[in-house]
Amino acid sequence: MTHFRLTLAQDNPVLGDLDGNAAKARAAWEAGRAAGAHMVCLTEMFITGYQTQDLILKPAFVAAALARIEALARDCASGPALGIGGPAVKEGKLYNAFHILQGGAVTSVLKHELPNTGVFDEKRIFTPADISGPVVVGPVRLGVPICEDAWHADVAETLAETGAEILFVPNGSPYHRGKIDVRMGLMVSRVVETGLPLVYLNMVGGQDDQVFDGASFVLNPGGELVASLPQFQPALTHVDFDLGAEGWRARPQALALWPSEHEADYQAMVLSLKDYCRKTGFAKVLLGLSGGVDSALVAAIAADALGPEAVHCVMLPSRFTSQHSLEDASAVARALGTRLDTVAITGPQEAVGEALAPLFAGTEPGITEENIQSRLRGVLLMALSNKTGAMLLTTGNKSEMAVGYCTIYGDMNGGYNPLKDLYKTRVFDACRWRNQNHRDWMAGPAGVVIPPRVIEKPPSAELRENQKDEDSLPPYPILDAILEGLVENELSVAEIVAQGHDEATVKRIEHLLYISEYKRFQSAPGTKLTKKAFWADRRYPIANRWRDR
Ligand SMILES: Nc1ncnc2c1ncn2[C@@H]1O[C@H](COP(=O)(O)OP(=O)(O)OC[C@H]2O[C@@H]([n+]3cccc(C(=O)O)c3)[C@H](O)[C@@H]2O)[C@@H](O)[C@H]1O
Ligand SMILES: Nc1ncnc2c1ncn2[C@@H]1O[C@H](COP(=O)(O)OP(=O)(O)OP(=O)(O)O)[C@@H](O)[C@H]1O
Ligand SMILES: NC(=O)CC[C@H](N)C(=O)O
Repeated sequence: MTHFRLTLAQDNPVLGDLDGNAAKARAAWEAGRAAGAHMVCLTEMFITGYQTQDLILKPAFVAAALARIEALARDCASGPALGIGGPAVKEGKLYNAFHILQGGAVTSVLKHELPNTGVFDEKRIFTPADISGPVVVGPVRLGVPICEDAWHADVAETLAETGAEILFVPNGSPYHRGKIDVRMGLMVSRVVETGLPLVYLNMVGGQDDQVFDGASFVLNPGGELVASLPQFQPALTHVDFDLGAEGWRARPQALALWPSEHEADYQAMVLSLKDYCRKTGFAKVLLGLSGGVDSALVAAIAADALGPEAVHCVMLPSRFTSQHSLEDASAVARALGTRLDTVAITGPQEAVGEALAPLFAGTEPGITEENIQSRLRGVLLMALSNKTGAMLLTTGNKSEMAVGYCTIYGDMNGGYNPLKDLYKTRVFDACRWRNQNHRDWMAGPAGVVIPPRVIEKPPSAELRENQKDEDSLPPYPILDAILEGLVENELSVAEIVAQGHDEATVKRIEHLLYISEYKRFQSAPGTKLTKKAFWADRRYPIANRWRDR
């Protein structure tokens, strides 16, 4: 029986590291050659890393990437074909391409449907190409829709009509909650429409705010799932196809299990932080550990990403810091095995008060004095970052980031924020999930790493006597439901009120959301977990008088 062996490399490129990415491609090709493969495939724009954004508009970068493709074609001339994503330039126009290297020659398939929603802006940087025809590789005519190409019916249909026998889809598809189901639904449609087997190969790894989650798979005609690769981890597998009377069919193999929603979110936060640090050159991080739930969760994520020895926690008490906060911060650091230091801010706070006393004479203490505490913590933590080379993590969850319940140049200081797209109600869920579960990809210890009291006590910023978040904000389940309406679903105030919410509260939250755009504009990047993460998915004006009346 005629047979075709395809090696799939679900790997983690580093953006801009052309030599490193070429070496990864070469290693995958060698693994495929050793296994007797006809072809070895990597993902969309693998040679450059993804997404390149405007870096790809620099001709020297494109030329350097193309030189690596040509070198790979020469080096891999005898043995399996190598399929690798990268840029292409034709008649002065720039394309998103998938290069097929065989016998020293390069055949380039060009992307037709350029994604331009959510985090994507490809129409800005690439030219949309006419649909490329199938490419002959060994015994197979391979059709290659590139990522977004497979989200629409036209490319796969044309490929089937022009003789493609197997569809291979190289992807750079970033994670959001529930995305696997979206991809699976679309790819099943392509398989049903064309009657062809389909291979979906996605990249893995963190790139700034986005996490590419792998979870590659293979479908046979009819939509049967015959192979799947793990989510969030690099993997390499060989898929065997046999040619029968009805065409090519992939041989079923053991399926990787994909994690539940809570696990996937947690793993996305861990991987994005780990790759952000690795790819920007940080081996260590530090954070202010308050005894509250947000910084406890960030400490756990950091310990799982980098190992507890690479995480430095600092408690910075003021006169409003409670005994239970001191105890809880210390319990979290002990359970995680991280270093904890204590640096009191009472002295610096008095010094700032004295310095400003002549100018503040006759005014009442208020938000200004509260924010000074947060800013002093920011100053001290950044001093530790400068001195030790550890990057500061900031801890504001999506609920706080949405309404501006955070101090700019204070607790917003920091280089990365794993919680940026996680609503507060989900922060509690994530802590409970981590306490109950341990996986081999976690570098932190197993067991209860966030003591129940940290999760159960009422959230407080402790910037004044007996302060509680609920003095300023609605209870988090209500706040988050209103925010989901405003942010995720772009609902009107009336529609949210019709869901049973108080009108004055919805209007207040809408106002807070709009007036804190400037804070988010100046905020650290953080892990994208939803379809509407603040930054690239949701781009709102800062100066904005619109209110939904
Ligand atoms: N559109 C705009 N463009 C540029 N700047 C703008 C601006 N609007 C205000 N500003 C400036 O921003 C300043 C106000 O912002 P900011 O200084 O941050 O202060 P603000 O937002 O007034 O207060 C911070 C709030 O966050 C709470 N907080 C702080 C720390 C931690 C937590 C927590 O639990 O996580 C909560 C705190 O209790 C307080 O309610 C103003 O002084 C103004 O100059
Ligand atoms: N006493 C403190 N010691 C160290 N860091 C602190 C302290 N208070 C606040 N921070 C830092 O500032 C961030 C914002 O904290 P704050 O306690 O004001 O609100 P929060 O959003 O409830 O966070 P958390 O749940 O971590 O307390 C904290 O996550 C922490 O990183
Ligand atoms: N790189 C792409 O073309 C990605 C497009 C597609 N919408 C996705 O998110 O998977």
